[in-house]
Amino acid sequence: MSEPRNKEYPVSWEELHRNARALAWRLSELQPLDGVIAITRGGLVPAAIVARELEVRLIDTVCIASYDHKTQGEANILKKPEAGDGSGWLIVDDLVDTGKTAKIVREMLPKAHFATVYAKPAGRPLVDTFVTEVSQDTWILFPWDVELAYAEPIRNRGKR
Ligand SMILES: O=P(O)(O)OC[C@H]1O[C@H](OP(=O)(O)OP(=O)(O)O)[C@H](O)[C@@H]1O
Ligand SMILES: Nc1nc2[nH]cnc2c(=O)[nH]1
Ligand SMILES: [Mg+2]
Repeated sequence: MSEPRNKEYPVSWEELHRNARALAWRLSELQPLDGVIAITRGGLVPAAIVARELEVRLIDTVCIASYDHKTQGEANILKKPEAGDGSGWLIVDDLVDTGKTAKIVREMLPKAHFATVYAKPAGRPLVDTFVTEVSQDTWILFPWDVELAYAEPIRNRGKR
């Protein structure tokens, strides 16, 4: 994937919590719901918030990794869930970008409902429910990927 992600969009814990709860509201009519499957690692926190709101206590994981920071490589599937064809299950991830992860997981669990908090245009058609769309050239910075640090005043940026 060579698409540049030159804009950064930092998301705070509060914003993430609010958006994950908004996702839960959109999913609240889903029936029946046997359990939630989190796509690790990014889907873990959103899945916990959604499962809490929907009163679901059975949570499984698909463990899959394809990015080394902003560089996308081959998807590495480390663990699959025990959820048959996915019928009655809700899959939760933090975002869809190119849709590569979503495509792999959908093929694994074709009957499951796929939900993300954020969606970029290329991955959007692969998601059943999402909350916020961001442009393809944006890189979302999640609260677990950042730490507080000095911020250069905007006027000085790129000068030293
Ligand atoms: O639509 P795609 O282009 O496949 O990108 C989306 C996926 O990329 C990120 O996961 P990543 O593989 O970086 O692993 P992580 O969740 O452990 O950070 C993100 O959490 C999604 O799962
Ligand atoms: N944190 C983060 N991971 C990603 N994986 C694919 N796209 C993104 C993104 O915009 N932000
Ligand atoms: Mg992920």
